[in-house]
Amino acid sequence: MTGQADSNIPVLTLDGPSGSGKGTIARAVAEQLGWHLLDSGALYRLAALHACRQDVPLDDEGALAALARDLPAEFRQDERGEPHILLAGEDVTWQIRTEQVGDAASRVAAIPAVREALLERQRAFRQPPGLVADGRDMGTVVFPDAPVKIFLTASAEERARRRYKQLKEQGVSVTLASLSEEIAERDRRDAQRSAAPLRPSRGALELDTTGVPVDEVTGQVLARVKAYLAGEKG
Ligand SMILES: Nc1ncnc2c1ncn2[C@@H]1O[C@H](COP(=O)(O)OP(=O)(O)OP(=O)(O)O)[C@@H](O)[C@H]1O
Ligand SMILES: Nc1ccn([C@H]2C[C@H](O)[C@@H](COP(=O)(O)O)O2)c(=O)n1
Repeated sequence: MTGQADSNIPVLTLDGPSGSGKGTIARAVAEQLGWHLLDSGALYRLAALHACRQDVPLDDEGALAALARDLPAEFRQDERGEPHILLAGEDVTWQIRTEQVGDAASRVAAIPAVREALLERQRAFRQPPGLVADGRDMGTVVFPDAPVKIFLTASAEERARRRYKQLKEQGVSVTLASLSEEIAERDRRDAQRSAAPLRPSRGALELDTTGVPVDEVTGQVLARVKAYLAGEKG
């Protein structure tokens, strides 16, 4: 696949901090548009889980980069359209969603050689008819030429409450206070690292989703993409 061919395929980038709703909105928008979906955080989570399982220390940069380069990851959909994430053939769709794996992923993601090792794998998701890419550096580093870029935010309190509710529904026992601290720590690490720190890309539309229902956020994002597509046709 050449860079030139890639640039003709539209990409919507959705970046933002943890719990801002990127994954939820990315899935809904990709489904409505019939576009591909890149959950880039899942790649960092898979790298972290793989490292833990292989007893690779989270500060061994060379070993982590090698592991990321050869990550045995697969993204599949079952017959009902449900996404499944596999690591070395094992379905780890749920295992990678724990707060522990999220924290390890954030540490692994701060290593420049790991980010470099995952770059082309992420760009290969850019396939016709289009791609919705969710992460922290989709607009700044991975797809800087994306025609539609959104940066989702929500207040720290609301993001912690959303995650608390989500974990409670899954039967995971946590306190709102510990969760708020973990999220704040992860935000700090993701935003302050030197490699591809979390920040809005130039030209990104910033949407504060605090108190805004999912359907409304989805509608606002879809409207932005449709306006772009209409402009392309006209
Ligand atoms: N606008 C919204 N209003 C209320 N709840 C929301 C909204 N958007 C997302 N949520 C809920 O918040 C939780 C976190 O959302 P989601 O996983 O999409 O966030 P995220 O930004 O992808 O987080 P992470 O980067 O940690 O994966 C989910 O339970 C989701 O249903
Ligand atoms: N493009 C990305 C995606 C994710 N990360 C890091 C930062 C997060 O703390 C961690 C897990 O991501 P999530 O699944 O919560 O979106 O991975 C990143 O640095 N760059």
